[in-house]
Amino acid sequence: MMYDTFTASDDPTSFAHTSARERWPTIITQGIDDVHRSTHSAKEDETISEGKWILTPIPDDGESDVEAYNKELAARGSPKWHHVPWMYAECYLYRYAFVMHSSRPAVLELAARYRDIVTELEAKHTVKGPETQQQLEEADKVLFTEMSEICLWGNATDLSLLTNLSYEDIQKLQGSQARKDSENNILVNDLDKAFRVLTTAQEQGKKERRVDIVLDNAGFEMFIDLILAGYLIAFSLATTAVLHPKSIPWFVYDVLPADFVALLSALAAPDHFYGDDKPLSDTESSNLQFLDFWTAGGSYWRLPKQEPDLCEDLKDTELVIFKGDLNYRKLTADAAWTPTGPFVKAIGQMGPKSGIRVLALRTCKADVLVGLPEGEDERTRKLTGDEGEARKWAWSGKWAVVQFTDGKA
Ligand SMILES: O=P(O)(O)OC[C@H]1O[C@](O)(CO)[C@@H](O)[C@@H]1O
Repeated sequence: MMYDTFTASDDPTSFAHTSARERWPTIITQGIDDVHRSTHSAKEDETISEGKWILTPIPDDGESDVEAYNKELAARGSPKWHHVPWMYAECYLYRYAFVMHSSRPAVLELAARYRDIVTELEAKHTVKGPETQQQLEEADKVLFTEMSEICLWGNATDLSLLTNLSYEDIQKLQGSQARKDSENNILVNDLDKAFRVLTTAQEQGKKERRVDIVLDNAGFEMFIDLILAGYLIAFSLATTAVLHPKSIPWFVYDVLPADFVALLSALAAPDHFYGDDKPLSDTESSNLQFLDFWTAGGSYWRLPKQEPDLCEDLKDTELVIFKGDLNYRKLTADAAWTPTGPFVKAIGQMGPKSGIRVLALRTCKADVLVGLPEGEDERTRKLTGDEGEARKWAWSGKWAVVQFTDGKA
């Protein structure tokens, strides 16, 4: 298949293997359990048998992407789970789960707990300090870094990795002290480069300056993503933010368009996101675009061929921010790259001369990794006691990479 990297889940040292053997059955079983408990009418045997799917064609649920999935599956020749690329198998899993209307955990309520982040943002507006232009720029950069890092670590707590999460757990993982402590865990940090392209466009007096965010999870993370979008507009680093949610439930609890409505009604005063003059409902400064491309079975290397309109559209934007682990896997084609290999190469069609600027905000929760400084993998292995072949430290969401490529340069 186009740009397959042939990383399947049959390597016992990979997280792909652990996922296929241990995590997927748990996720599916929990999904079945949810369906069973919520419908009551389902017969247990029938429900359990649904959990034993192998890769069979996805039933036609009237959606436009079924044909592409099934065509690709047919071309792979009725494969077993361990014999297809991990990425395809996992995308297929969630797409199939959508047919079954598996229930997703309702995590939106978490968002309401994080108003203090908005308060923090408002406080920054009033902080006295910078006197010279240079100090002002430095202060702006610090704020941009802080906002982006909050956004990055918002992705660390993955409900597909951690179950029974309490508010206290999340505070510990995502609170501001935790974020400061975690700065050393960002192994590559290109935020200054991303800041530079945004301020350059601003200095050039460009009227339309768009930033796109390819979203990841709902709940806390989406709340933080909206704050980032609002901050970029409020501080004139962008004039428009385009947000890309998924069109089907995906990787447990990725953002769906309906999540926005639910989140906004969960907040007492949604205008606080953007300040009174830039309300969230201002569709001129922020809007949603959802496309099947984000939930297709392949990598983003397929973008120019598979979704040429989207590809062209992304060239019109100053910066495309990709949130989270799966987006990173898709950017890098989920290949077994050398960890010190260049990010610009690993993102293939979105790399040099693509016309697209990519910023990946990724907490590491899978095998693929690129762009590490020489010796960093070894150092982190030592630090975390990873003695075996597997790079287990990169599976936990405790380490991160922030990587940028300027495809317009
Ligand atoms: O929500 P995120 O950050 O994209 O995480 C999804 C990732 O979680 C996993 O399901 C487990 O780490 C990966 O297979 C997948 O890439």
